[in-house]
Amino acid sequence: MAELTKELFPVEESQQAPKPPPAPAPAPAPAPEPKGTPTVIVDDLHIIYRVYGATTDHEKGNAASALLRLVRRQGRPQMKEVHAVKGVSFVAYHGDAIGIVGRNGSGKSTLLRAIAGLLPPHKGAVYTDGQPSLLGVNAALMRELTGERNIVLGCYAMGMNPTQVKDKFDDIVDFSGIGEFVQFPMSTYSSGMGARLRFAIASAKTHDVLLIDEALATGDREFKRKSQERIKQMRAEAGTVFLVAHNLDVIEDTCNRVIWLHKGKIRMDGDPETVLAAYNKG
Ligand SMILES: Nc1ncnc2c1ncn2[C@@H]1O[C@H](COP(=O)(O)OP(=O)(O)OP(=O)(O)O)[C@@H](O)[C@H]1O
Repeated sequence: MAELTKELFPVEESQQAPKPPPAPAPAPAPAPEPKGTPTVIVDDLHIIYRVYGATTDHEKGNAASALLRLVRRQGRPQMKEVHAVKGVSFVAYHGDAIGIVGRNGSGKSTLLRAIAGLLPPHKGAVYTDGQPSLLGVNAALMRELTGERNIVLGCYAMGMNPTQVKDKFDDIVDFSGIGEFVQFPMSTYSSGMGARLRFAIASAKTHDVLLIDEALATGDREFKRKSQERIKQMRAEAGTVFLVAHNLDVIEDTCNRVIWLHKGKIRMDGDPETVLAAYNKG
């Protein structure tokens, strides 16, 4: 944004100052490739969580202070702020599959949730073209219902009509690989089975912006291969996919761009080979 402002409002040179001899032009910074229309613009985004009842920094949660509070019947009125995303800016385009890497707690899931519109920015903004879906149907699935019912529910939640649900049903069951478990309540599924079913339902529809948080890390090799194929297909259909995964192979095989988050800030943003090499070095 600053560059854009500079371009639009070049700094005026003083009229009186003698013109210095033309210096050799500095090597131009690599211009970002023109990539068509943006789908997501994240502009100086800050996300702050407020945790009520947390210990403050000077009250390190020791037994004595906890006991004193109990005896005095005091609650914990303190409020602590966790600044999870600190001034993140980038632009994503149609057809991008962007991997987000970073250590535990670096803000990856928070960033995805903010792009999905589930967390309000404390400062800055997120602009999206189309509807972003954080694995599409997460909120709609119910653990006590069978896989079958959840497929129908999830498809409706994504806006499909009954005919479309009927058309997609077998494909979703096949893709998820949960077999006869589709007739069992989701509460009986392993976390991997649940994640596979969620991915199968979410990816049954073409999304403008699909946000995937770790889902692919839980599947076996065959499922990973199938899901990577599906992500490629989504990219080809000009959607934008964001993928958070600790498994860097998945990101390397699937994404055309990687953003490395470190303590809530972007440390690097570029092609997977370069960013992952730097990330692996530390
Ligand atoms: N609901 C919440 N309330 C308060 N703090 C939170 C909440 N969710 C996340 N945080 C904090 O925000 C920071 C970023 O967390 P986030 O889950 O986004 O990181 P992450 O990179 O996805 O981590 P991981 O790789 O472990 O999944 C961490 O310090 C975390 O403790």
